[in-house]
Amino acid sequence: MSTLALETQGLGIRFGAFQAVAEVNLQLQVGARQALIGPNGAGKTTLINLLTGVYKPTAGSIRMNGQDITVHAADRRARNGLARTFQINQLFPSLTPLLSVVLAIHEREGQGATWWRPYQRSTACFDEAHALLKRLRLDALAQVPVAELAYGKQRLLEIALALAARPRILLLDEPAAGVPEDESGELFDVIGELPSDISVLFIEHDMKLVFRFAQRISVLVAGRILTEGAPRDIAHDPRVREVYLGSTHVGIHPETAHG
Ligand SMILES: Nc1ncnc2c1ncn2[C@@H]1O[C@H](COP(=O)(O)OP(=O)(O)OP(=O)(O)O)[C@@H](O)[C@H]1O
Repeated sequence: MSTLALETQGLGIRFGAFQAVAEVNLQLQVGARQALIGPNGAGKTTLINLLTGVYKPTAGSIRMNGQDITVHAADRRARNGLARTFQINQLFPSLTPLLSVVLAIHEREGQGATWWRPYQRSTACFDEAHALLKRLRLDALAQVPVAELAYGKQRLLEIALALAARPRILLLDEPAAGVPEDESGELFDVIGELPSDISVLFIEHDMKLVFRFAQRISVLVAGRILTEGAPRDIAHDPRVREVYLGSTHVGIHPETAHG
């Protein structure tokens, strides 16, 4: 039996009387490209916050690579290979992509507090930063201040920063949010090209992107998993169509869905 990258059992959280997430049994296979979809307010970001340790669950458990991490703090989960990006840009606008990634690598290496010291012993770090930027198709922009980058490139840089931690699991909270349509395809192309041993769970509202890139889809509605499966099954599920009925920005496209 293969170990799952992430697995939750009966996971839930209430904020006062409000049950934001309830009885979630989520499984992320090693190497997965899995989408978490659901209407606004369904609890998707809250679920990511539970997985990363930002929130403590009020019910259930979380396992990462077979180990129970339910009570582990966020930084411990990060050190053990869990990385995330946020819906909102977290970048320093005046830094270059190269320096941003170098700082993230130093952070991983535990040198975050002394990043300003001379870099003469950091050739490997710069080499790694360049390689990472190349993988994210940002190498030509390595020295351009972040503020001058197109928004899609900024979102790619955020993924680069998450990857600098060398995660085994990557959680992407709406990586294409705010990105013009002509750039979001490339962004997901790059996500699709990430090494196959990195397990990816992504939240995405654009169904065209979801059905193009997800191998598996979990549908969250009112804090609960409504259904989960291969894109083709999700696309034809009348309950999913019903959830999205009347929503103008969402279109289910079975013809583009993975089998
Ligand atoms: N810290 C909190 N305290 C109280 N309520 C919260 C808190 N965090 C989230 N919620 C509530 O939980 C519900 C789910 O929110 P969440 O942001 O997880 O939804 P979502 O599916 O990510 O939505 P969207 O697609 O719009 O980003 C919302 O009703 C939200 O107001």
